[in-house]
Amino acid sequence: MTQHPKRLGIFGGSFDPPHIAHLALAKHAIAQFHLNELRIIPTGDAWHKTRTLTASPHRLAMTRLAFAEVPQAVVDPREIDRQGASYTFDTLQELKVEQPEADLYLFIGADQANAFKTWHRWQEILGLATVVVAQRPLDGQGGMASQWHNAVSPDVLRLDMPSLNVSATEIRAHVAQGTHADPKMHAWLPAAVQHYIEKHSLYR
Ligand SMILES: Nc1ncnc2c1ncn2[C@@H]1O[C@H](COP(=O)(O)OP(=O)(O)OP(=O)(O)O)[C@@H](O)[C@H]1O
Ligand SMILES: O=C(O)c1ccc[n+]([C@@H]2O[C@H](COP(=O)([O-])O)[C@@H](O)[C@H]2O)c1
Repeated sequence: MTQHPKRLGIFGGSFDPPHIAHLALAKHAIAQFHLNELRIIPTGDAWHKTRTLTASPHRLAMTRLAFAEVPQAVVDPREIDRQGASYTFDTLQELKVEQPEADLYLFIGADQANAFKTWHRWQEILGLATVVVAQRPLDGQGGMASQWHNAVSPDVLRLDMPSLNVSATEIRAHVAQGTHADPKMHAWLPAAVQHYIEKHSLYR
């Protein structure tokens, strides 16, 4: 009997905090690409962001809580543990060495697809993994969402999922304004993550 290669997904993010669109993306990725495993990789040092991220132990803890309900999701702290800027290229190269037989699928949102050509060694990333893009609402961070496809590479695939108008930026702003009891917060955040944010007084 022929063995099919393992299908290993990679989904990285600041996860500051992880929200329901991240969960939706993960679930659709697993279902649509028949993934055996999806590595959820919180960014260590986000060289591409001007904002200082929340301390990594908090983001890691929230990421673990958020994805606990997804059996194929494995939270992988390698970028937090690594010194220096978090480059996806390094992560993919490490995973390829660790699992040479696996087919790698990298999942990103449309905002990152639009910025993909600024990524460190982006052309080599296309050789290491199949890049799959999830749409984001046009009025949000995924502006120019339609441009990414041909702009990056014709090999880039699309993830079919409903476009969800939620962002960590908006969630942090809501908490900072003291509107964390807003019903929207329940819709945007997994309950365990919302409790964690309240318990540790994050984003005040
Ligand atoms: N609503 C969404 N729909 C589709 N993809 C999303 C959505 N929110 C985030 N993503 C994708 O998930 C990955 C991780 O995102 P990240 O943790 O930066 O969340 P974010 O909501 O974009 O955060 P921030 O507002 O702080 O920039 C990125 O590839 C991003 O494009
Ligand atoms: O490797 C890069 O140069 C690079 C540049 C921008 C973003 N990324 C990765 O893309 C993922 C999503 O980024 P973000 O900012 O939307 O959370 C996360 O894993 C980042 O480390 C990676």
